[in-house]
Amino acid sequence: MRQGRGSPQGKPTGLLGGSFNPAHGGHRSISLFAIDALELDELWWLVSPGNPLKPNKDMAPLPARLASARFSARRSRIRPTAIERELGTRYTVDTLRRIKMRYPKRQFIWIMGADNLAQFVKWRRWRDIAAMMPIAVIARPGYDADAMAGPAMAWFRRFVRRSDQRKNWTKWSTPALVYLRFRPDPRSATAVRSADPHWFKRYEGRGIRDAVTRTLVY
Ligand SMILES: Nc1ncnc2c1ncn2[C@@H]1O[C@H](COP(=O)(O)OP(=O)(O)OP(=O)(O)O)[C@@H](O)[C@H]1O
Ligand SMILES: O=C(O)c1ccc[n+]([C@@H]2O[C@H](COP(=O)([O-])O)[C@@H](O)[C@H]2O)c1
Repeated sequence: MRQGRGSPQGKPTGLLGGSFNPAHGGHRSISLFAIDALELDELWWLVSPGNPLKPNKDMAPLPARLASARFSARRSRIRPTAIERELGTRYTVDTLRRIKMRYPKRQFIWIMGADNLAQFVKWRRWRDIAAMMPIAVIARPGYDADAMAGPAMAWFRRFVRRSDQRKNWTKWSTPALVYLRFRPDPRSATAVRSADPHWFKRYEGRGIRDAVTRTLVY
């Protein structure tokens, strides 16, 4: 049965963290698929002030990245946020702990592409992240073999759930990981930047405003 709005377990909510430098059609399409596949009430995009593992070089200002996210998320259940800026967090483990405390009426699942699973053991306290909420990994062309053979997956293997059970994720104990294979989407922000290095100029003059509180406080 659909864990709909106002269910006793809390509104099922996806969290997709990213640089969104810029947001692109791949983000939108995997998010729409995930909303459907996991029966999410909403999927929040956490536009990062700065991925701790990525150089700041070539990183557009947060307001421009957030504005690109708002454009890509239009007319959907995707909610772009700059919540890490508001919370003052940079590491995902800290962000997720704060979000869970702040939104007790929601139930969360962390969503990331296969490229991030391949690197997950480099993240700060990654096992604590896995203990905090289920994780859905979205297959991504060019990254799945490394992700499946990598050290994170070696640890997660005993916690892997079958994808045909995905709609039950709100009942899973953690750690739990489900690998979702949607239509493979080769789009990337790297490709957008190389085709249009000045993409952020379209969004110049945008502020962060109250992006988080306006969209996320219910
Ligand atoms: N085409 C895609 N298929 C699957 N996952 C994706 C895709 N594009 C982005 N993601 C996932 O979305 C999240 C945010 O991605 P991010 O903002 O880094 O975009 P990106 O295209 O990976 O950027 P870059 O090319 O600069 O590394 C990450 O978890 C990433 O794995
Ligand atoms: O917490 C960490 O150590 C950590 C290390 C690398 C990446 N992350 C998060 O992973 C998400 C995806 O980042 P990116 O740049 O690949 O889009 C984003 O929310 C980052 O803050 C988090």
